[in-house]
Formats: sequence, structure tokens, C-alpha cells
Amino acid sequence: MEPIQLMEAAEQFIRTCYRELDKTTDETERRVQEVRQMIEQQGYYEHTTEELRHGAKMAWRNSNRCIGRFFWESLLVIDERHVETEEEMAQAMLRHIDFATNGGKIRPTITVFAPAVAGRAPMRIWNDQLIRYAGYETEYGVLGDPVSLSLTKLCESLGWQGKGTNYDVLPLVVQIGDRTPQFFEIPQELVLEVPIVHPDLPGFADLALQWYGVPIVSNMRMEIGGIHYLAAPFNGWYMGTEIGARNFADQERYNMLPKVAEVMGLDTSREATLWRDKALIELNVAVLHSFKEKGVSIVDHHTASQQFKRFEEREEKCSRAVTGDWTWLVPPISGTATHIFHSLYDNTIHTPNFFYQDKPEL
Ligand code: HEM
Ligand SMILES: N/C(=N/c1cccc(CO[C@@H]2CCNC2)c1)c1cccs1
Repeated sequence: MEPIQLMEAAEQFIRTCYRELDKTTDETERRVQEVRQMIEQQGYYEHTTEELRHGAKMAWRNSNRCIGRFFWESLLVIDERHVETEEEMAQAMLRHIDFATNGGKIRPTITVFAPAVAGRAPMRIWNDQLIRYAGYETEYGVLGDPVSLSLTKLCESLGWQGKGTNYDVLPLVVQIGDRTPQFFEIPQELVLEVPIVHPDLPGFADLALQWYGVPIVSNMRMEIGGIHYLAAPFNGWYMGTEIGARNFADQERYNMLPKVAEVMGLDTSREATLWRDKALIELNVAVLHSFKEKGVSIVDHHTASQQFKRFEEREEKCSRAVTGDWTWLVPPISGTATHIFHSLYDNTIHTPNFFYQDKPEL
């Protein structure tokens, strides 16, 4: 980023952040000048721990596609900008998994590694999520999660070997600069998983479905005041539909609807029997039931929508315009049963925020 643009982005962030933190004008002006000088002298500036903490919360609050933003102020921010080696990165990521999991009472957390600075080796995480299942091409079709085919191949090329089940947890893969990426197995005891059973349909257990408890997105770039954090894994808890209506149900994922319909004894001869819809609903009932049974945080899409409504109301009260991406905010099942479907959202993108970034390459 050019120094002028960086200066503008930095100043806008500092002023907004310091206003929200009730800082005095004097303190704000002093910090703006200090940042100006740092940019003039070295072409970038460093966030204070307080700026990083509040900036990360703002990034969540500005995430238009996120239905879970009611809790934005409670985000826990772990500052790992001092980390310098792949080994230390992996250790910090394992600590994140353990801390965020918290025995099932999930704590929304983000770990922030050093930002991309011109002339410095960028730190990248190759995983899309810290915990995700491997995917393998076999002569009978895909084994495991099809979304992981390319990362699984990369891991095998680095010498990793999976067990070959539908639920092999991939290793952490980190890269500093253009060095060879390094992989680190996640100790099994750190990965909380939930077997999926149905409260009323015993046949569900025969499907041997399971999913990991904590979604930790690790492939997005966090931008705060013109500074780009390319490695900043963050987690919340799941909304049940992500697992029940997408991960298990999509044809290009685990494609389970026909098998669910079979154990339910549904008539799948005609679409009009709505067998897919019945299978979807019971799959989502099973996911919510199983997570609750195991004491792992999860939210149903109705409760999540109601919480989002409260987020909207609270933002209005703070005279902040709510922005949102309707196409992602509406849950993938029963959308019209939520207020979101019947609302309009301004999809303007403010920063701080999270963005997609190019996949790291060898
Ligand atoms: C606390 C519980 C949370 C819930 C229930 C929740 C729920 C969701 C859901 C359902 C999606 C759509 C995902 C998809 O369809 O693939 C989403 C998207 C998103 N969430 Fe949240 N979220 C939570 C916390 C967080 C946190 C802590 C952050 C970051 C600090 C965050 C940032 C985002 C972002 C950036 C997206 C868009 C991702 C993309 O564009 O691919 N969320 N959230
Ligand atoms: N519940 C969640 N769901 C997601 C939130 C953001 C992204 C994703 C994964 O998105 C993938 C890309 C598009 N769909 C799958 C899932 C959270 C993950 C991390 C914090 S909350």
C-alpha cells in the first residue's frame, strides 16, 4: 500500500477506534501524529495491543455475511505477533484450539500473527480451517470431505499419511516466506468431536456421522487501518445448519440426503414426496441434539436470527448503520421463518474487516 493511502486508512481507523474507546482528543491527536511519523520513517506502523484488540472486534462487527455478530464485543484476542518460526506458529495454533474449545463451552477467539510488511517474510496458514477432514480420490469415489482434496494432496506430498477414513483430521500446515511449508499433527485429545445421533430415530446411528465441534477459519486476511494480517485464525461456534444443511447435505460434500432418507424409510421415488426436505430437517434436528447432548456450544438458525435482530437494534442505538449480505445471512433452510428473509441489508463493506486472499502457493 502507498504511504499516502496507508496514512489515510491508519488515521481513519485510529480516530474511529479511539472515539469508540472514549479516548481524549489529546490522546487521539498524539497517536495520529505518532503513526504519521512511523509511516513516514519506515513505511508502516504497528498497532498497540489495545488497537489490535478493538480492531479485531470491529472487523467481526463489520463482517456482512456473519449472522453471529451479536457477540462481537466479547471476542478474545490473542496477540502472537512476536512469533517467528513455523514451530512457534504451530504451538500457538494448538493453544488456540485448546483455549477456544474450553471443554465444549466454546470461546470466540482470534489469534493474530505478524502482519505482512514490505521486505519481511509473510506468514501463511495453508489450512482453510484449523480443524477439517481430509479428502481422498479413490476408484469408488471421494473418501472424506471433497473440499479438502487439494490440501490433502499437498499434505501427502510433504510426507503426511492419513488413516483413510471419512473423518481424518488434517495436520496444521504453515509457511514462512517462500520456505517449504511445514505440517504439524494435531494431538487427537485436542480435537473435540461429536457423534451424530437422532433423539427419536435410532437408524441415524447406522450412518456413523460425526463432526468436529469448533470451526476455526484460518484462510482469511484481517485488515485493520491499512495493515494486513494474513494469518489470523478465528473461531466462533457453529450454527447447526452449516453442518446439517451444507456439510452433510451438499452433493459436493458428504451427500448424505439419500442415505438419511433410507434410514427414515422415506419414499424417494418422486421429488414431490419432499423426501429431501424431510431428510434435511431430521439431519438438522440430529446435529443440534447431538451437540447439546455432548455439551458443545451450537446455535439453531431461529435463535441465531433472533440474536442477529438484537444486534441490529443495538447497532441502531449506537447510531452505527448495520451492513449485511442478505444472500449469506438468510439460513439455508426455513429462511422465511426468520426476520432476515423479510429484511433488506446494505452490503457496503467497511474496514476493519475480513477478506478472502489468494491461496498460498508452493
Ligand atoms: C460466535 C458464534 C458465531 C456464529 C454462530 C457465526 C455464524 C456464521 C455463519 C453461519 C456464517 C456463514 C458461514 C457459511 O455459510 O459458510 C458466518 C460467516 C462469517 N463469520 Fe461468523 N459466526 C460466529 C462468530 C464469528 C467470529 C468470532 C468471527 C470473526 C472474528 C466471524 C466472522 C465471520 C466472517 C468473516 C464470515 C464470512 C465468511 C466468508 O465470507 O466466507 N464470525 N458466521
Ligand atoms: N460458525 C462459523 N462458520 C463459518 C464462518 C466463516 C466461514 C466459514 C467457512 O466458510 C466456508 C467458505 C464458504 N462456506 C464455507 C464458516 C464460524 C467459523 C469461525 C468463526 S464463526
